[in-house]
Amino acid sequence: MKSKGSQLPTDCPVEFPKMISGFSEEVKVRKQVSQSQHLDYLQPTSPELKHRRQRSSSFVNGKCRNRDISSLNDNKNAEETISNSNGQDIGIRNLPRQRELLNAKNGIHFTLMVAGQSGLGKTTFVNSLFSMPLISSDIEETKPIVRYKSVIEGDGTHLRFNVIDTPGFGNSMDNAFTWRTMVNYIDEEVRSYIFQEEQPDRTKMIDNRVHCCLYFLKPSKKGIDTLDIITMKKLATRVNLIPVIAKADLLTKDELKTFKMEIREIIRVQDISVCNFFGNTVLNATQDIFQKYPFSIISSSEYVLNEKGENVKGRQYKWGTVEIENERYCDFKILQKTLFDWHLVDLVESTQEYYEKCRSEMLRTRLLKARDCLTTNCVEMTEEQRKFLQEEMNFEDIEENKLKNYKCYEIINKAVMDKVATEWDPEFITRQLDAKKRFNELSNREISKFRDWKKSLFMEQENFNQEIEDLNHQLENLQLECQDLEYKLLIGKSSNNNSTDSATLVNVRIKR
Ligand SMILES: Nc1nc2c(ncn2[C@@H]2O[C@H](COP(=O)(O)OP(=O)(O)OP(=O)(O)O)[C@@H](O)[C@H]2O)c(=O)[nH]1
Repeated sequence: MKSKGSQLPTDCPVEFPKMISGFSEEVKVRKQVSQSQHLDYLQPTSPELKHRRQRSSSFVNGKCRNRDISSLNDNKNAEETISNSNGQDIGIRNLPRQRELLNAKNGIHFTLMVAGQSGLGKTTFVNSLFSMPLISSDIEETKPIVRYKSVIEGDGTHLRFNVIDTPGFGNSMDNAFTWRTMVNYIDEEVRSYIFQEEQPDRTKMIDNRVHCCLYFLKPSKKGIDTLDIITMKKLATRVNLIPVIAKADLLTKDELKTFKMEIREIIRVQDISVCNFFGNTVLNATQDIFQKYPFSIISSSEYVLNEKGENVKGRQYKWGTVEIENERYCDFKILQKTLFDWHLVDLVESTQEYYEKCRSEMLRTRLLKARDCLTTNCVEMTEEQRKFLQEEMNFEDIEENKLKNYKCYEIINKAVMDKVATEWDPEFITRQLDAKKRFNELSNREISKFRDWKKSLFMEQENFNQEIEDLNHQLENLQLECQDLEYKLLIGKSSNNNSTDSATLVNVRIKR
């Protein structure tokens, strides 16, 4: 899948280097007047749920927004709120409505990541959401992460909707660290936002923080793959994770029921948190997510004729049709409502709380890094900066430093933190450990080879020495034999000549 690879408008005052290569961005700013069939909300049951759902719905429900605006603009209504002359009612009860109006005016920014193994229908699902193709499926995509931007308008209010697609996930031969691409993307966007906030002009900040991740699970009767469990575990700590069963039409009703229970059990045992950021405060209002997950979905961007002869979004089979928005077949409609009607604000606001935690953690890390680099010299700094860190900063109680901390943040900037993130990257660490292990194995092998070689050399040398000694012996024996022969020869000559040369005999004897 499927991107033209066009770049996001770089209207941010500062260009931040991307730490992870291989991201591609597809910008499709589109306008869609939201269709009424998306906005006919289910009636909420509990009052709290009702209130939250109203809050969310005001961002996408144009009708609701218009009614509120007219009431706010109506001076009569405004007067009514302060009509109580003894000062008991000063109109505070209108604050939630004012807040709603403000949100409706500014719109809302929502980023959804669709993750899961390749071919499970992520693209089709996103394109089914709004009755319009947000993701083009005809362009071949080789990047592991693609971002699509769109603006969805409904009666004046608008939703800036980003989709992060992860095409080809799980297709590699070695999937040990495939999850890292998604996790790094999420972390990088949070980090980028923290550093953008430190810029003087914050009006043009680009916010691509991910608010929610739909994790697509293979419809199967054999539980969940290890790759999915590991990836969900990693994602759940960084983003509101919602597991979904993809292509639910491939399972029978009973199989689907059993599979859902199995997934819930695996998720419980593996301690994977669904919508982790919701916390206790919104739990009551978001019970539907916790009761319903994993949502079973069937996706299709095609229209078919149903039993009643109506034109509906669905899939056509030889045996009949499946309406994807019919709750008899799957949870597509409920998931759509959960995301856009009921919990849009919860998803966005809970991510903001997580962001604040990340931000304070990051600032703390930068201060500690500044302290460490005084001893390790791992960061380049001027003499003046070094002197400042040594003399002015109190690293024992960082709160004491107050605004002086900003000087540290200046030294430990984004480039330094990107490097730190790379060094802390689990794949980097594992590969580093692997490389060290392989190096040790190789050097051990070479050392033992060298030892064997030395030993065999010594043995050879001993053999040679022995051979030399043997040859010396042989030589000596031969010499003796030669002398014997010479002696015998002389004796033989003297007996033949009868004239023994006594002097020669004496000489020979002396030689022996
Ligand atoms: N039976 C069935 N098929 C589906 C469903 N959703 C999508 N498909 C089909 O599955 C195939 C793959 O769909 P995609 O949407 O491209 O899958 P993807 O997850 O985006 O795939 P990658 O981009 O490779 O990650 C297409 O032929 C779709 O028509 C579904 O709910 N049921």
